[in-house]
Amino acid sequence: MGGKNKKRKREEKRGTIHPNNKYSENPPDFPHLASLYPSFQPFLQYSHNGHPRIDWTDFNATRELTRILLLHDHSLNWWIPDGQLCPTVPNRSNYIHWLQDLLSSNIIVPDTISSADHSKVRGFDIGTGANCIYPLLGSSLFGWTFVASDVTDVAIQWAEINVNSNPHVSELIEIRRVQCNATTSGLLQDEEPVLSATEVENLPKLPLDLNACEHNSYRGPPILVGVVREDEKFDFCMCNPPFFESLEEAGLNPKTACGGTSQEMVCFGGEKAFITRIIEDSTQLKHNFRWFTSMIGRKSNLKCLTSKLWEVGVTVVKTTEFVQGRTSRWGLAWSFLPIVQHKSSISLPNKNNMSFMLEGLQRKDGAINVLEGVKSYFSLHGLSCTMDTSSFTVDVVATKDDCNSILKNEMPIINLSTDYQPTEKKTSDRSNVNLSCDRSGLCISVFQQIPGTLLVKGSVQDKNSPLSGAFSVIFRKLEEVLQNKFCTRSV
Ligand SMILES: C[S@@+](CC[C@H](N)C(=O)[O-])C[C@H]1O[C@@H](n2cnc3c(N)ncnc32)[C@H](O)[C@@H]1O
Repeated sequence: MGGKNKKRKREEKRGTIHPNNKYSENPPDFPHLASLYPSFQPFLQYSHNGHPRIDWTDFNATRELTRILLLHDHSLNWWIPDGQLCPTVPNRSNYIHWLQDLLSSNIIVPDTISSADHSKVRGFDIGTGANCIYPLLGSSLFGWTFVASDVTDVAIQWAEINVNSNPHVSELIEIRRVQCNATTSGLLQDEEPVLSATEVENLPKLPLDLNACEHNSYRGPPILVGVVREDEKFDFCMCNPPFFESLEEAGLNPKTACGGTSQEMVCFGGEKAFITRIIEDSTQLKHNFRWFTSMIGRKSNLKCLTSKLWEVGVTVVKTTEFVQGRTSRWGLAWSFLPIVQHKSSISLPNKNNMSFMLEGLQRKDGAINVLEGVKSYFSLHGLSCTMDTSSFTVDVVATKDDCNSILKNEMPIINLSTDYQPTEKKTSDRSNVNLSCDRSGLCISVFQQIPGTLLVKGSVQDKNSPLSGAFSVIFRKLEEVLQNKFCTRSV
């Protein structure tokens, strides 16, 4: 018994609801709600130890709870027809609050992308569903504006009803139907063909064939490319994707009755394929969005999708865990904009000498691996590097073009799935070092601190070089890449 309690306490501690979430300190009070809303009364039950509860396997009960929470706590009128996916308000609020954290952080440079009306945050909700929950919450909590897309008639119809039932936010939300007949998933029927198969075939090709090694690549209607207009700018996109690969898989959790039709829950290749397509689309829309984000249902997909992100040259990846009760979901966010380094984690004594710490390294990752990582980072951009494993340094020479390549992220940075096996015991061949006047030499050194912690120092060797100004930005990018490769990642 004591063991069970301990286990429960451990689980409760594991993750917490977002601190700004209305329900973090005050979970819904069912008896109080039932006293205020008689329509909720029939769904109120008490467990054997007297705890008020509802039957989570009863769709009508969960829908009524969502309806009254949206009304009571957010002044939102809301309804969905039988069988449509029923969102839980505390859980969906977590995603909105995490987005607010991202937007208010100074992780990426401000104001390089913003909508016409600078005072309003503008988001794109991919697959808003009949419930339209994210735009309703985002607009009522923070006054954000939204374009909310979906592919099915019922989702579009009911999302519009839900928006129009709330005049205080209806001006802020545009419902957009995704126009396409080009689905091979067999999930869409009765859609007006708008893009022909040839037109879909002729959509811009992706810079990297991310699906080359995937047999379950996305086959379905457009997601962002073909839906977002050329001149549109958004602060973020968000998505609760169809998680499952099949209806059987979707019906595996008999303990809840959140509803959900096959169109809402299932797509060919599951969430991995769906989000991979969002990543591919994001490489073409990197100037239209400040942040791309998605919810992920399976932790195992997080690592693989994060690897894909670094392959396509994003500048930053952020992840978080959304916990509600015993359900965990993950949030994944990325951007292609230049990052702004937090002053606390990097020292800037002068711009020709910088350093940062790598903390929380795994036992298998020592100074030599990090040194290899430094070398790989610069080599992948075509820069000439010399690694000296006796002094734990990498000397780098760079032309203006090389620096530009790093600054623009033209090349993939580091493939996280690649294991760098130290091959050189000692290398000090400096024959290819050429510090001529248009080349700027950098020296990167790695120092062991305490176990699991390394100090990485960088210095400009040729201070008169006109390129020395790019050093701080390049060094920050190196820090981000090494942090992501070697350190435990968090929000
Ligand atoms: C899991 S539901 C999410 C609904 C709602 N956002 C929520 O969180 O409850 C996924 C939604 O994505 C929609 N969908 C599937 N493919 C889509 C596409 N290519 N573009 C836009 N929406 C899509 C489905 O119709 C469905 O409404």
